[in-house]
Amino acid sequence: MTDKRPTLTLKPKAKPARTAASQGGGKPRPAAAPAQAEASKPAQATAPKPSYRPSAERAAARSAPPAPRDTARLRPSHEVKVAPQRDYRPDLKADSLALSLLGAANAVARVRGGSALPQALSAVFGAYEVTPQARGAIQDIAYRTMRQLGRCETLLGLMTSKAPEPPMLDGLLCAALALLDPPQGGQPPYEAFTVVDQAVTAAASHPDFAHAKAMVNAVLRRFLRERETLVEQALKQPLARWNYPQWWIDSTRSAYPQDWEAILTAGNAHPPLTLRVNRRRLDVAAYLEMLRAAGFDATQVGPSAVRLAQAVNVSQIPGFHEGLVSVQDAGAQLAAPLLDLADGMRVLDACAAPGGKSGHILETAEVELTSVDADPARLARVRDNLGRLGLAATLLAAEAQEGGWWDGRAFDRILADVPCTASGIVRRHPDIRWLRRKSDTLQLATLSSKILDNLWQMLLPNGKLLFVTCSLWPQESEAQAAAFAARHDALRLDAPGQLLPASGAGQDHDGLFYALFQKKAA
Ligand SMILES: C[S@@+](CC[C@H](N)C(=O)[O-])C[C@H]1O[C@@H](n2cnc3c(N)ncnc32)[C@H](O)[C@@H]1O
Repeated sequence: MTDKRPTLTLKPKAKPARTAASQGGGKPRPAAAPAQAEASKPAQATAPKPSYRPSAERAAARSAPPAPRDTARLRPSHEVKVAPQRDYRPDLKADSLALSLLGAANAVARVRGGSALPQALSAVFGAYEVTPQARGAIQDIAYRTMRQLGRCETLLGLMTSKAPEPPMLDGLLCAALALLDPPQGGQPPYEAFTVVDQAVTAAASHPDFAHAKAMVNAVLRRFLRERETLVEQALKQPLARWNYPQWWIDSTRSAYPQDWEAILTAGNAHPPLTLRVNRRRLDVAAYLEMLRAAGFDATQVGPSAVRLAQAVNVSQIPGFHEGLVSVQDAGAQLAAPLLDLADGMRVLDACAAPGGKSGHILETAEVELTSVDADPARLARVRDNLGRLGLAATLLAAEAQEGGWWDGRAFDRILADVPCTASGIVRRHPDIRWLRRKSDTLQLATLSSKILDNLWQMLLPNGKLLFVTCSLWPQESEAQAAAFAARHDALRLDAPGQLLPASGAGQDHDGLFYALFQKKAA
């Protein structure tokens, strides 16, 4: 989505088209429920973190006296670049849609700068010091925008001659368009003219783009007037049609010539909130009863998996804080059973954070578990998650492709849930498609083959290694598994292989890959 548009002016009108949407107005509808489940599992990519100035420093900068005129004279004005005030907290009402739009615009701009959306949102929440309700609204708008970014950018491209600058202004327009133009069949969460009015208020409140408030008004009103023509034109471009970068569409199509459209569509759906029942503490029937008593509608979708009919904040899930359940996709719940665990085994979870599968392993049998992850901050989440479940493992912050951390005692079972492009879990992490580059696939496949080779020497004869990715690309999954089996003369046992993402009454899970290997007896 590199934009090469030269200067920012409004393009001349397309053929005007009157639409029902242009007749809207009136009071705002309530904000959609926050996308809590979406934020519960962060992206695997460790994206570059944005840098901020501490708020005290920002305050000092705001109250600093203006630079003496002489200083300005020393440099021609075109060399003086004003640093964008991304963390500027405008004087907007805490519960206003304008503040939520601005927060979402900020998060979208950070993602475009390389940050993963959960981190971008944390930064925005910290900078704006928003209420929990506003957090929910910002998060909801930001996730909606990520799912429709290709379409919104294409529409903007049709209405302006250059990508709006600074990036937050572009983010604001995309966020507003995402609210005005929900996916097919979707109900707009706010009245159209409220969105326009609040987007203009948001623009006017920010020193970096207050000058563009008339442009924001003009673009959004034009969209409402000419929606039909603009959308029809936009949808001719695959970026707008599918909301993925072209390379992603091409890769999916070449790997799955029959299913690529269904796969791309599944990646744009809202993920369900699926729970794993801690069967050490209670069985699924008892938990379903507990949910019913608390007024929740839910269905069993796997041996330990329960899907809630409505997503809610984790703090509202009955038994969550007490460790009766964890949030985990139904497909991810296949790992622990495939490991064929028994009490007393030594087990390694080599890429463990945030600890979903570590928790499931410990719920399944009395094993001695070592959980390794390269990212110490993410490893802390394993400790927290196991703590909530009342379970414990040895936690090591280390690189799984290296051996320095290993005490030399071989393992009965190894889980290698390796870092990958995460192309199978885009419905939970709609930012991933915009953050990834095509070359990441090869780089990550190279790293995971090093990890697998290193772990194999740590496995006992007859021991089993389960290789897992949440990728859809064969280079990271089946091709990798086949090459590994050949390199090590490993037995390949029964496992699901590539699970394509599915959503529906019967099956509803992310896209994951499973290959199970056994080491031959010595
Ligand atoms: C797919 S996630 C693991 C999810 C986890 N198994 C679960 O179920 O919650 C991959 C993890 O690998 C970690 N990672 C990335 N590179 C690594 C490396 N070289 N060695 C060990 N862990 C690594 C990432 O920090 C990330 O937490």
